[in-house]
Amino acid sequence: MTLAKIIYASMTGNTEEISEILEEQLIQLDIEVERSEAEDAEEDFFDNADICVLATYTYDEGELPFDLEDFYDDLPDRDLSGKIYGVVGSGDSDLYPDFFCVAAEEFDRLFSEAGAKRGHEVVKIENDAEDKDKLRLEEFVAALVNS
Ligand SMILES: Cc1cc2nc3c(=O)[nH]c(=O)nc-3n(C[C@H](O)[C@H](O)[C@H](O)COP(=O)(O)O)c2cc1C
Repeated sequence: MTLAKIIYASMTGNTEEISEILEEQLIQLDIEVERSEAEDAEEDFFDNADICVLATYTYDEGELPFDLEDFYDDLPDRDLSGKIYGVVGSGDSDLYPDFFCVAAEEFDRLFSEAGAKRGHEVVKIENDAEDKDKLRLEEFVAALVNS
């Protein structure tokens, strides 16, 4: 069975909710899912995954969540070849137009460098996921599964 693993960081709950939506959508496609908050995940989290999903907010004008910093530093040293990945960002383009979801972009770049294959471009969500975002996430999930 295909295993998808989701790692997320969330301060006020928006990204956590996004990670829950992703989990439900993957399960609906008969994918086995393990979802973990960043602070509980080891750096080898994705080693046994077929599909790697990361959901992150952006903080402080383009900064990564503190909880994901170790994971970020370690990612270039991992071999994720043969795996499919996708990154989802939550951010605020009104307040931070020049830094909208840049943490998600950063992770997208690093996953590629670690040899994983992008299953879908980064999905950027304005704060919390609304119904229209759920449809975008559905497309995202379907693309990862079909890659
Ligand atoms: C102090 C602060 C700085 C932020 N900086 C950015 C930023 O640089 N870029 C961005 O897109 N969003 C930024 N945001 C918006 C958050 O990323 C957004 O509200 C996100 O939904 C929070 O996710 P969470 O609820 O999972 O913690 C910032 C929010 C706060 C409170």
